[in-house]
Amino acid sequence: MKIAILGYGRMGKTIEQIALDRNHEIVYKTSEKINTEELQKAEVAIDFSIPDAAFENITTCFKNNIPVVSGTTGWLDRYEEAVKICNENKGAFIYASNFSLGVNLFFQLNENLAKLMSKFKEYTVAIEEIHHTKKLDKPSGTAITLTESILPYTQKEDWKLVEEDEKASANQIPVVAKREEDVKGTHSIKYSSAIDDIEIKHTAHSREGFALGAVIAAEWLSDKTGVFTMKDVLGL
Ligand SMILES: NC(=O)C1=CN([C@@H]2O[C@H](COP(=O)(O)OP(=O)(O)OC[C@H]3O[C@@H](n4cnc5c(N)ncnc54)[C@H](O)[C@@H]3O)[C@@H](O)[C@H]2O)C=CC1
Ligand SMILES: O=C(O)C1=N[C@H](C(=O)O)C[C@H](O)C1
Repeated sequence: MKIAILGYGRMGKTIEQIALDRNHEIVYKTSEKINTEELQKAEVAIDFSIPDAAFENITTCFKNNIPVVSGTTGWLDRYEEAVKICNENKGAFIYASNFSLGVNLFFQLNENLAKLMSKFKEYTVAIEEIHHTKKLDKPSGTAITLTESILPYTQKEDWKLVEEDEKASANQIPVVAKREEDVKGTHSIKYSSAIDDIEIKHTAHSREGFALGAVIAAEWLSDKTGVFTMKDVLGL
């Protein structure tokens, strides 16, 4: 498959490696505004750029008839707008806050646990994520996805980014975001009562899981039209 990499940073470089290992060809890579002539050489594009560039990158792909996989976080206030433009152009699109198989299984576990815990009001829920210090957005896209799956099973209306030991208001789920040198991505969900705690946690050891998931998603998407998620790709 001929691949364009939009955003040649930590993830872009890992994706290049995994794509080459899977016998794909990188026909275009950029860390700047897209050159549409270069983009046209690709059969599929993979965007891991920055929050301010993702929407323009993704919609440029739709307008140039290039299926696009995006893992960029921090731009999701424009997701519905992107979906509309995708549909108008009969494009193909997959966004995921996290492409790793492990986190997608963890998403399912999180939802099942939230459903179970909804019957036990003595427990309160809190989310924590830890990432490297170069990360631009806070909280992580993965933490937002986890929180949004829990919300329907609680009496809470929303989530709130808080400092460690700070409390959210009664109708918000607290989300703590820590930044530590070289952490690839750790997410935990903790249900606490006066008697005990129940906690689930996912720890990424490298960026390879995210990159492999994104390349698998690109392979899956390349002959499709429409808007999909990793659940479609993984058959979950
Ligand atoms: N969904 C997932 O599985 C994962 C998502 N991410 C997300 O992917 C994004 C990238 O992460 P990293 O590679 O660690 O960041 P990075 O900062 O290493 O790379 C981003 C690159 O995008 C470039 N860039 C700036 N403007 C651009 C533009 N207009 N078009 C294309 N590229 C542009 C930057 O120069 C930089 O090279 C972040 O939003 C991060 O949260 C990261 C890991 C996994
Ligand atoms: O920026 C990162 O590094 C990561 N970002 C994603 C997110 O915001 O959830 C996924 C992963 O945790 C790594």
